Amino acid sequence: MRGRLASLVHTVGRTTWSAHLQRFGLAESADCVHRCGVAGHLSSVRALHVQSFMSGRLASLVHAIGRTPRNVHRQRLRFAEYGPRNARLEDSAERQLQASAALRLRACASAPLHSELSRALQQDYRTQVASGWTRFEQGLKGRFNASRAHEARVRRQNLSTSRSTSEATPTGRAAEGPQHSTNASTNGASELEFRFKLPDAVSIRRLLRLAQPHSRLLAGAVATQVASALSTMAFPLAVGRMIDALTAADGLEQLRQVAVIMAVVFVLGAFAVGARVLLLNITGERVARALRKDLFSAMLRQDTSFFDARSTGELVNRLSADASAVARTLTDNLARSIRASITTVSAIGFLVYLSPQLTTVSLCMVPAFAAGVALFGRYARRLSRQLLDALAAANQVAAERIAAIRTVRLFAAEQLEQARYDRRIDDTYDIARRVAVIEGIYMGAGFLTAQTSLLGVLWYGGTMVYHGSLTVGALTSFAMYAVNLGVGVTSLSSAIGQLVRAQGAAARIFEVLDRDSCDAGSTTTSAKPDSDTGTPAPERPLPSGKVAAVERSLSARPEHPNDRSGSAGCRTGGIVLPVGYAPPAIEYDKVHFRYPTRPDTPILRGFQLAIEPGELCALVGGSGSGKSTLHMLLARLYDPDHGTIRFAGHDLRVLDTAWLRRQLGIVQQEPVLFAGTIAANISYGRDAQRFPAAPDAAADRVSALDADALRRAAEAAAAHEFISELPGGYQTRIGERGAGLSGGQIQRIAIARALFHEPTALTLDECTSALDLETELRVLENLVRVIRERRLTTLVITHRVPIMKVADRVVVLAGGVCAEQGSFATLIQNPHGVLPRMLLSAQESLLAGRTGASKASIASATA
Ligand SMILES: Nc1ncnc2c1ncn2[C@@H]1O[C@H](COP(=O)(O)OP(=O)(O)OP(=O)(O)O)[C@@H](O)[C@H]1O
Repeated sequence: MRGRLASLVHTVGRTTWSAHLQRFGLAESADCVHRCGVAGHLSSVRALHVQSFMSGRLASLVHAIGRTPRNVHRQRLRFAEYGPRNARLEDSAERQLQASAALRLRACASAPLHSELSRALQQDYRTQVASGWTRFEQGLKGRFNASRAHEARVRRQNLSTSRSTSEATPTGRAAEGPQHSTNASTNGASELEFRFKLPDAVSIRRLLRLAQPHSRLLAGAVATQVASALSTMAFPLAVGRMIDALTAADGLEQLRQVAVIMAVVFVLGAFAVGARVLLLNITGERVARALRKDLFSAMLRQDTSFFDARSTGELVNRLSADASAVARTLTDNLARSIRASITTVSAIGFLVYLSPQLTTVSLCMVPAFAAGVALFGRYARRLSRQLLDALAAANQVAAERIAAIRTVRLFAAEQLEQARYDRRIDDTYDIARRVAVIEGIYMGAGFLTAQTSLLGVLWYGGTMVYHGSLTVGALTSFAMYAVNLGVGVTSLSSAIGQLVRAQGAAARIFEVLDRDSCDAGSTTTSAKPDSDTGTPAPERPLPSGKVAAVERSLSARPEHPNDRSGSAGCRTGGIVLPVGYAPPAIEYDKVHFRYPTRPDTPILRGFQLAIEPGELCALVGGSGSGKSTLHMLLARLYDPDHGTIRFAGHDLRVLDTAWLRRQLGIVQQEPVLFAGTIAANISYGRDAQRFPAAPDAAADRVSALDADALRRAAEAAAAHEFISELPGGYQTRIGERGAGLSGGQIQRIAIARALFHEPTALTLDECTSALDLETELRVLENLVRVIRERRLTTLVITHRVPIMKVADRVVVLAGGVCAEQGSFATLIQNPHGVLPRMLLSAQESLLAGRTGASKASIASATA
């Protein structure tokens, strides 16, 4: 079985497969999997069926997601666990497949499974067919308890499924979620189907809904469009009348009357055209603005793992190109469609009015043309999606390389990067060329259809004129309306083509908009601050009843809370402690953690640590041991898989996350500064609370208000001196990511930024690694003074002996657990301890002159 799974993974060539399989425990379950039949439906839904395979330990079925036609060539198969994991499945499907797909699971009751488990499955399966999915899951849970660990996982999954089912139903998201249906075939082989409506099936109605808030403007634009189209459509009739007037007795009078009427119609038409253009442009810009704001807001709300899995370039592309494409569709294309529809319908009306017989002849080409439109629509939509993907990939390369231009130059990699970008752009061009070819064929075919139809009109109409059943004027009008009809149909089909193409862009936007926001920090219940006075918003504690309910719900957490199947990160509101609460204790209680993007690599395996209020704790450990991860977990950038982290005695998950983050003075390992003044950078975050409506102007106002606080924070971080020496002092502007400052200066500003907010706890992640020893000692001295004075509970991640020495306690992290802890003096004296070994090996590296010896280890060894 392992071999088969391995070959499956190999075939698909996707790490996700192995990740799913690993998570599912398949690789380890030598005794359990009996048969895995994989059959691709390569024609329509491309669903991959995993037919009836079982596991005593798995306690669930495995299913596979179908490939969609558009993704067949990429072999984008997905393999996911059955039922309870459908939220994750849906997520990966949304992100990866991005197309309409049907997902099927076939658990054949007749499959020759020889174990007790197979009978259990069949029984349960029948139960499911008879009484619904939920009971089936419960039945599975009850029966497959061979492995305790797995049973626990299944129970959580089931709870999360039932919860998400009950919670999600009223929302639009849920409407697009997996829908379960059961079919029982008469031959006893029951079949269960999941259907997924994936975001690329963005309906035209949903697109139009984006314009709903601007419906008055749009209605005005539509009205003026109708007026301008009608004014144009009056022209052929007038021409026919004028020609026939030439042979009438009162011909000159008729000619004059028609000319005057047409002049008035044209003037009105001109006004209508001007108003239409104005209204459409404004509507388009408003739609784009709203879309971008919503999209950016949705991005900011996403959980951290969302950004782990996506590139900046790709996301920025959605904000710019995709949003523009959708907005253009809703305005330009909509207007064109309306105009073309009016032209087409009224042209047909006039044609019928002039000669029903001739109309029949001229319309006989329409069915062929309609078929062409349908074919083109399908193909264009697929290509459009590919084009956008290719462009996003090219943008990603460009954005990343430009941001890291110094690194590119230092490695003399300009040519390499140029080649890389060229390749991406060439890919884009290849797809664009296919679009051009197909559009060319389409437009050419349209032209041929229109011209042939016109020729038929002239030939048949000429015959009618010859026999006296039609006047010359009527034939002229007819021919002009036939041309209008051709133009209308071509324009309509082209507008439809654009519309379906924009569906591709819309799918990428809705993917983010529809995705559950999972960052708890975005869901604070704090009231909005007063943007005029700058008074911070009062924070509202959560009612105790709600807290209890939240805490109860936490016991039913899913296996991996950072996935969308989890709900811990999505909870709204939370506890806010009253101002002036006692220094907080921080506690890690049996914390297990794996990154969502690497679910098979455990980082923490039951880490336990209690930091007393006001205690200074130094966290030490080898590179990659998970120190920064602990720091991120405390700030709830991720949630633990198992175990609890408490702040001031409260589980982080019941605290308001935005409030929690404001209590923590956080300095990251590689702090990021923004382009702007130093003052704005130090006071970053506070601006947002006080002046959310005008963040740029706010920076100056805040810095003027808090000049003292700025200075105090900078002094504590030993940054005041160098800031004062800069030409603009605190108002000196720095570039993106702190360009214009040294690494050590950036670190000191980051420390000042953490202290400026007067936190009650500090988490510092190697915050002095870029400083020389003298400056480091000065920063350390200041920091320790502040920590002691303010009784800040502090977790400082470090490799530096001076910091370990002043810390109340040193904690050594190894193998995902707390390997040892105690004062530096105690730990260093233990000849078998981990800490002395670590320091010794750092010293040996230094003495051996190993290239890997870091500045940190040098410092440690020499101190
Ligand atoms: N976003 C992420 N996705 C997946 N894996 C990650 C992610 N961030 C870190 N890791 C992995 O988690 C492990 C722990 O990383 P972490 O940054 O916590 O280590 P660390 O102890 O702080 O190391 P260092 O001292 O080198 O900074 C590493 O193996 C790393 O590769």
